[in-house]
Amino acid sequence: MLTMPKAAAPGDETALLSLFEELAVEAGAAIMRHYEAGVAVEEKADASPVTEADREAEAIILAGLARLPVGTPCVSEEAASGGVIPVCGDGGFLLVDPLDGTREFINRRPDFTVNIALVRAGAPVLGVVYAPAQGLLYAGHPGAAFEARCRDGKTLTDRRPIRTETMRQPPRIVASRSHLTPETGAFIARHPGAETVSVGSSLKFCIIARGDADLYPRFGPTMQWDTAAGDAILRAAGGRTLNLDGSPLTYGPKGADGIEAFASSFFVAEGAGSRPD
Ligand SMILES: Nc1ncnc2c1ncn2[C@@H]1O[C@H](COP(=O)(O)O)[C@@H](OP(=O)(O)O)[C@H]1O
Ligand SMILES: [Mg+2]
Repeated sequence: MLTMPKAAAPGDETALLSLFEELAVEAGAAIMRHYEAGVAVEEKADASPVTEADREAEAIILAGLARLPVGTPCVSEEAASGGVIPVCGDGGFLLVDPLDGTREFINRRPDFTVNIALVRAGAPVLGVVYAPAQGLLYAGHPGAAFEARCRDGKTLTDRRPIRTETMRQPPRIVASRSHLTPETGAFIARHPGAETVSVGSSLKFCIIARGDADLYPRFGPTMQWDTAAGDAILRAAGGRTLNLDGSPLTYGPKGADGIEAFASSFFVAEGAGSRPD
């Protein structure tokens, strides 16, 4: 059983981040039980896959976050898909994707993650991404990002700071494994000689954050809970995530009704250094 941090009010960033880490590890352990036992795949209304692992992981995270002394609105993938979306005012809100890279999980590839983020004033300021099948956790708060190992599914060890690298030429590009689009192919083609790696889930942000890649072009749909935690870690490590007009990607409900209010526009995430074009 994981112990809870002593205090975790939204203003207490260190305690909040350690709560995110503990809940992500606990959710990851539940996901791994399903990964090892095998799990039935169902289809959501939008035809995307969902499993008992998604639901159990989300229940663990939401129960933990509900113990926060001051209630902060929380938008999480499976609840939102079922129509449960809180009002997100000016005081910040949480974004949770209990199992990002569900297609990788189903196909028994280890690049799937648990994601918990805090958004303030439209920017992702705290984030934890945990890849339980890789035993790797990433965390970030303004000014510092970390990678830690989790070998036993319970305990975090070997915590080390991570930073983005200055953009290499040609750049190293990470792109979606399961959701590539012609526009992504065209972006890659504009960088002759670039080494391209296909990776599922929010790990793409973390690979840039730890300096092992330079660019993540996303010319295909995502939801804000897919990206907020990884984006927070990337920004904390010195990178940025930009809309195609060069402005920072922002978070929070946008214009539409229901779940579509949390759809993201296309973006390019990048490490430190100048943009190649
Ligand atoms: N047509 C679509 N509309 C909205 N989001 C989509 C989508 N196709 C894929 N995604 C999002 O892309 C995520 C996977 O990204 P990647 O391809 O980088 O692994 C999915 O997360 P889930 O696996 O949590 O459902 C899903 O939210
Ligand atoms: Mg997702």
